Amino acid sequence: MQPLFLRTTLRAIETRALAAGLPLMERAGLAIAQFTHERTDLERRILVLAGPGHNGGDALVAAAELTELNHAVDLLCWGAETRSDTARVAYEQFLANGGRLLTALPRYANWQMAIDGLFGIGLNRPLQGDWLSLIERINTCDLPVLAIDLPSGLCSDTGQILGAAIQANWTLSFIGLKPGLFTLQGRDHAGEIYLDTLGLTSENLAGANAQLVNQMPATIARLRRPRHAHKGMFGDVGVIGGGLGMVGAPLLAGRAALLLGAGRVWVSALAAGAPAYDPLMPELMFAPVDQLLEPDNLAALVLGPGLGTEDVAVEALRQALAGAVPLVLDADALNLLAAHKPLARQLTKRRAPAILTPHPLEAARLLGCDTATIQADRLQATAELVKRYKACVVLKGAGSIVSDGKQTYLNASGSPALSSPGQGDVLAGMIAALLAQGLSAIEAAQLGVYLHGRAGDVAEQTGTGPIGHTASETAQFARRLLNQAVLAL
Ligand SMILES: NC(=O)C1=CN([C@@H]2O[C@H](COP(=O)(O)OP(=O)(O)OC[C@H]3O[C@@H](n4cnc5c(N)ncnc54)[C@H](OP(=O)(O)O)[C@@H]3O)[C@@H](O)[C@H]2O)[C@@H](O)CC1
Ligand SMILES: Nc1ncnc2c1ncn2[C@@H]1O[C@H](COP(=O)(O)OP(=O)(O)O)[C@@H](O)[C@H]1O
Ligand SMILES: [K+]
Repeated sequence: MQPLFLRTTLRAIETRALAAGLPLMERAGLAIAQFTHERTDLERRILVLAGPGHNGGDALVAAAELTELNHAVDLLCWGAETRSDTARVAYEQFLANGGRLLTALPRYANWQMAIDGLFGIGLNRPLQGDWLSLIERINTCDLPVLAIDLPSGLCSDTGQILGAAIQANWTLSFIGLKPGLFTLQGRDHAGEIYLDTLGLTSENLAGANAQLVNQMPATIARLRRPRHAHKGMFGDVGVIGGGLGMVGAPLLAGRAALLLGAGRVWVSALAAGAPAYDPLMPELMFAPVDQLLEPDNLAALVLGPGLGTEDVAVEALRQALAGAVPLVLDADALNLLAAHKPLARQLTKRRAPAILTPHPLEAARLLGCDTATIQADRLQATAELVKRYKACVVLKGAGSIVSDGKQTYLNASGSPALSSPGQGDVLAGMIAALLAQGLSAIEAAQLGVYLHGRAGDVAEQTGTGPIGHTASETAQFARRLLNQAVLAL
């Protein structure tokens, strides 16, 4: 895991480091120059774009250093009024070394690489006019681009594109990683991400706002099985859902729960005449909804996949909330919570764990806003959901966020292979299986989301994705990944 920092936290860290006399801009510029030098030759020119703030200052130091290393460099440098001393000195040195100053991008050019130092964490409004055109031009030039700190135009905290954003091949980020690099549009713009802390130690970097989950969580150690194992040790999972026309949804969740190691799994589909047998996974058991809602019968209960919003669904949710079984609430269970205040109140008063797994539209319903507002600040929206519903929350989508208010994780695994129907049902079943095997709500949500995402990554690497990968396959891939990781401990 790696710490993630919001802009305000980074500013505070920077201020302390500068007060202690650390030459941050020099170090950043030299790191950029070194990174570029290792990937270029001296034959062809390099383009450096420097914006009005310190991000531009880093770019100027890099430009000067590249000329020191005998590179031929073109510099486009707009809005230099607010330059620091370090940046001014670098600029003079750049010109003295024979660097070429551009006032606009020439129509034809033959650069081997561009360095994007237009805007970093100081971007504070949507880009317009010449800035917008410049970024759009760069993105159509088919040039390898290195972004300084983050791709210009990307919001550091949220991953939103403010007007337009540089499409980078690499991002060399400084001091700490930013959430915006990993959620929403961040992954599509940042390319390969590198971090240089500029010499700051972990003591200087206290106060992270979230943790990036980019490797298998250590909690898998708790899933190791003793030789004397029997199925009664791994918890019973129930799945309630499957209204008319949606009977497949709880089957997907139930199968995923079995594949992820739940001791036994019962499914209850509400639709009249729903089959009470799964020919593809006969290990699943079926029971009437009342039986699954009896107190203390289960170690975890998934409620929601294909549930519908009929009275019988409302009653099932009411009873589940009244009980003490750890819950995973997905899909229509979330829509019901949004629509029925008494159910939401019941959830906030509940003492046993509950995990809500909304996608952005469900999250919008839960918060009474629109999807764009959720996506505009996914970390903030998750925090609001946790506060309002007093539950552990997984806000799904590229860069899923998992939080219980005390700990907040941003998941780095995942791929467009997962943009296919039923993936949410599978995720809910996986999380329930992990709950049933003894992980806490936040642990089960964090590990389930990571494994689900990794399964999508593997699908992409092995050719069942990104196109046409199915949710059933995701559960199979996740099982393999979990076993490989547990056996390698
Ligand atoms: N502090 C340090 O020593 C270190 C900082 N470091 C580096 O500095 C970066 C942060 O620097 P920064 O704070 O100067 O912000 P930056 O991203 O350059 O942009 C601010 C400028 O952009 C302008 N502006 C904003 N939005 C705009 C828009 N839409 N359209 C047009 N203009 C807009 C804004 O103008 P204003 O809002 O005042 O009008 C201001 O002039 C950081 O990402 C890292 O690379 C590291 O090297 C470590 C050491
Ligand atoms: N592009 C993507 N990158 C990463 N994860 C994704 C992507 N698209 C979908 N997912 C994941 O797939 C799952 C989709 O869930 P959901 O939208 O509830 O699907 P469904 O309603 O079809 O079951 C979520 O866990 C989500 O985070
Ligand atoms: K940048």
